[in-house]
Amino acid sequence: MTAAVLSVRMARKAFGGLIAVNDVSFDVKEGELLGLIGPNGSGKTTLLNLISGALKPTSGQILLGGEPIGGLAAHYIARRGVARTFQLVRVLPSLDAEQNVMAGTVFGHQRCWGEEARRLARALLERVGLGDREHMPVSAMTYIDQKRIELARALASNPRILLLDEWLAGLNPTELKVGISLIDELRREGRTIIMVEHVMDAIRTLCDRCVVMSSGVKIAEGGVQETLSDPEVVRAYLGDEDA
Ligand SMILES: Nc1ncnc2c1ncn2[C@@H]1O[C@H](COP(=O)(O)OP(=O)(O)OP(=O)(O)O)[C@@H](O)[C@H]1O
Repeated sequence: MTAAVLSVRMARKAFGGLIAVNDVSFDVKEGELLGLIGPNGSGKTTLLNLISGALKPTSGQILLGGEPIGGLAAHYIARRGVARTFQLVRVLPSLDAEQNVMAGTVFGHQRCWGEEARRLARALLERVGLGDREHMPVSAMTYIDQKRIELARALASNPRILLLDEWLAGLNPTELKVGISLIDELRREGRTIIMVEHVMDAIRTLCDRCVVMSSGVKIAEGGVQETLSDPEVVRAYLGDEDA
């Protein structure tokens, strides 16, 4: 782990009078898996939206490999190497599994077409456990399998940074184990990842560091164990069963 792949500098997002992200700064280093945690409504998804370009920051800057990307259109940011999954999955329902993943090869960072894209899509479907369903319409898939499709599509562009927005939410205990080991594999192969997650076991098992938000503000950052036992973090979570 060396250079910062992503730097968030005093990022702010206001929705009218509500400051959803309040002057937040942190870095994500090459090969790091950073957990972004905090109680409901603390601004985590809004922050991911600022990084991926779904929303423009009200102020502050976001740098990818030292280049400013804050406020650029989402498709430019995707080409520069930011890929994501969504809290509520967004797939192309009229297309099959393979075509959905191939879409990631066409619009993302490292692009390829035709047979090469197909081969890559099949390898990624295999990797996320859908190797036997490449021609299944995505609309006929379970929610969990659609999440796998989204992950494969995000990986198809070989992104410089991968943003996972509650990718493990809604999985049953067996699926959760599989999901955690899949993310662990991505970490081991050196991918740079920001993971928004409420599943604390996953944060403890997977993350190198975490950033904790509460009411739009970054309240803690550091190694997972020490951060989770920080009294301010415990207070922010008080009443939450994960605390
Ligand atoms: N488009 C929007 N317009 C107005 N307010 C918004 C918008 N998006 C988010 N908010 C508000 O911003 C705050 C932060 O929301 P956000 O979804 O980022 O939180 P979160 O930490 O991701 O929550 P959760 O863990 O429940 O997903 C909330 O008060 C939310 O209602």
